[in-house]
Amino acid sequence: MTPFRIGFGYDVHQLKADQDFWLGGIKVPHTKGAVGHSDADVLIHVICDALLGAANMRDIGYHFSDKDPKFKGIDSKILLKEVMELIRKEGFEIGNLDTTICLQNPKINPHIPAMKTCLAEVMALEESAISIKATTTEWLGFVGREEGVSAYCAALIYKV
Ligand SMILES: Nc1ccn([C@@H]2O[C@H](COP(=O)(O)O)[C@@H](O)[C@H]2O)c(=O)n1
Ligand SMILES: C[C@@]1(CO)OP(=O)(O)OP(=O)(O)OC[C@H]1O
Repeated sequence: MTPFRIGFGYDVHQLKADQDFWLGGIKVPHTKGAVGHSDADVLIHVICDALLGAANMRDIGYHFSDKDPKFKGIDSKILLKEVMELIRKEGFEIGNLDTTICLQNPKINPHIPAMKTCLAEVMALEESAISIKATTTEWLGFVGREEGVSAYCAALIYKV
């Protein structure tokens, strides 16, 4: 069997006024924030799903149920750290991650270096292994109407 495995993650969270906006492990200044059972960090959630999918270990909701009060308002960095432990326990290491955040406003580019530094530390990974990109949807759909934020992640992992 090939030592390389790929995974893919997709997630959506609603945006509401006067909420903290956690994205990529940092608080992004904005008039709206993402809502969910956890801190609703959509970028971290897709990274978790892509890694779990690559390892064929189900998904984020399977390991951390949105019905469990233990995870209410939880910092998603804690969940990501646990996912890293789960996949490393199975003998996997990360090759690279490539992510895209779909968000009409605000501009994310200025925040990407801080997100990479934060995620690299949480995952004990080199920043060069983490790519973060952003796109608007040109005012179309729920992202364009600023009702929500979505994200995608592709992950390459390998057996060490
Ligand atoms: N929330 C966002 C969205 C986009 N960007 C950056 O702007 C570029 C142009 O966006 P389009 O949706 O018009 O393609 C995009 O390539 C990103 O570099 C951003 O920083 N934050
Ligand atoms: C992270 C969890 C758990 O708190 O909650 P949410 O913040 O709702 O996120 P989602 O991506 O919808 O699903 C995973 C959940 O189990």
